[in-house]
Amino acid sequence: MTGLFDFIALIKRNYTVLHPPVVPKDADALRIGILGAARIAPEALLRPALSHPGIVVAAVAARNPARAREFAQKHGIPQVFNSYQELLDSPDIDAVYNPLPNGLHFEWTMKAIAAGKHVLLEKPSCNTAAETRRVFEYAEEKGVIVLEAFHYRWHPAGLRVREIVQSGELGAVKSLQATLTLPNGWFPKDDVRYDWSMGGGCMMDMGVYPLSFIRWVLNAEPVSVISAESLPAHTSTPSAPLDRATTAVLAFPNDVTASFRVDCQTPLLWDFMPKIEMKIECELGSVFFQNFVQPTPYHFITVKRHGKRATTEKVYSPGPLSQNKHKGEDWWSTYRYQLEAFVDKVRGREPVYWMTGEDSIKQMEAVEMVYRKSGMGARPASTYVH
Ligand SMILES: NC(=O)C1=CN([C@@H]2O[C@H](COP(=O)(O)OP(=O)(O)OC[C@H]3O[C@@H](n4cnc5c(N)ncnc54)[C@H](OP(=O)(O)O)[C@@H]3O)[C@@H](O)[C@H]2O)C=CC1
Ligand SMILES: O=C1OC[C@@H](O)[C@H](O)[C@H]1O
Repeated sequence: MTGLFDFIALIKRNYTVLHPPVVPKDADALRIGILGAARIAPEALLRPALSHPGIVVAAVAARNPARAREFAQKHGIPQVFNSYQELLDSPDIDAVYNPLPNGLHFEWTMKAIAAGKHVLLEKPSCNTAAETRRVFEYAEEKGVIVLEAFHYRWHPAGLRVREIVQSGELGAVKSLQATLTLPNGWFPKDDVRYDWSMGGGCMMDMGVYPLSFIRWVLNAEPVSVISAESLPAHTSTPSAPLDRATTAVLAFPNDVTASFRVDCQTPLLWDFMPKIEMKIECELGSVFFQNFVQPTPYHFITVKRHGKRATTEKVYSPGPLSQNKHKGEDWWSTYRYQLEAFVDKVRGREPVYWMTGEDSIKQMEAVEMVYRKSGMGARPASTYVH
């Protein structure tokens, strides 16, 4: 019977993620504009904004204005600008969402900051750690908020896993293993993820998830990369090396080792479904987190204490976490939680959780460490001079 109730709840939850309640907007709602008619924008911003009274998606700009108009019409966005810069120059816009290809994150975030806009910046923050550092220094100087969109960090399931591990109830962490794979064909062969000049690569696109989760749950930075191997993508050349998959083993303080495998072209016979798993081995037991990136549609957390039976929990709504100040509903996607925090921060309210600029900088340093070890080298720095 529980199985049936769980299944009905799953259908209801996933339906509501796609068809959220549309709430009236506050008179002083934050007015956000989108740079580019990006594929991720509906899921990461447009739908979440429908149920948030404090934010309005007010405008979009695209390289091709006709494309921007089409996108605006489809998603009910009232204003279209003919270029990204025009959107940034508008005094009617308070904040921007930057979902451009990674290689353009630095340039357009710097330009947005120069225009005095707050920025919700897609992951990975930039192509290099030096760029990320510059972004956050400049944001500080101009008094605007920049947030790297690591959406999973706000979901109560991830917070629960982190709480279990950090509470010490399972003793010290010994090792972590993560897998994030997508089947071959998930992305078209000409996807921007396969373009080196645009900051492509599987480590940049997908590897950042396990790496950031591991750093977050351990609250620590890697000491070294013990091994890293990258498989070249079809677009990879010696002067523009680009991975379609990366496997790495990292050493963290206190003899903790963490390994992950990411692959955006897993052979269909091997894994025909996405695999999104995190296992954390501790002295007294282990935690397994199924779907650590997108827990809203479905996830589970299995805790196994040595000598005891495993227990499984699912945390779709903010529960009695020790730091629980969470608003939220079981249908809130990771992006909806993230948006709540972004608006709170911009409005001077204390968000439930916040990913700091320092964290984003350390994250890019860790990405560079992995790429250096695998021989792929860092992604190309932006040619934009600020
Ligand atoms: N948080 C998450 O869950 C996810 C995050 N992402 C991140 O979002 C970003 C965008 O990903 P995604 O939406 O898949 O990307 P898209 O391929 O949809 O590209 C995004 C936009 O980039 C613009 N663009 C500008 N210059 C170029 C160029 N030279 N080549 C290609 N596109 C260009 C296009 O804008 P225009 O309309 O102006 O032509 C396009 O709409 C990435 O940083 C990615 O890592 C992606 C998926 C999930
Ligand atoms: O951020 C992301 O999350 C999900 C993946 O499918 C995608 O490649 C990536 O950009």
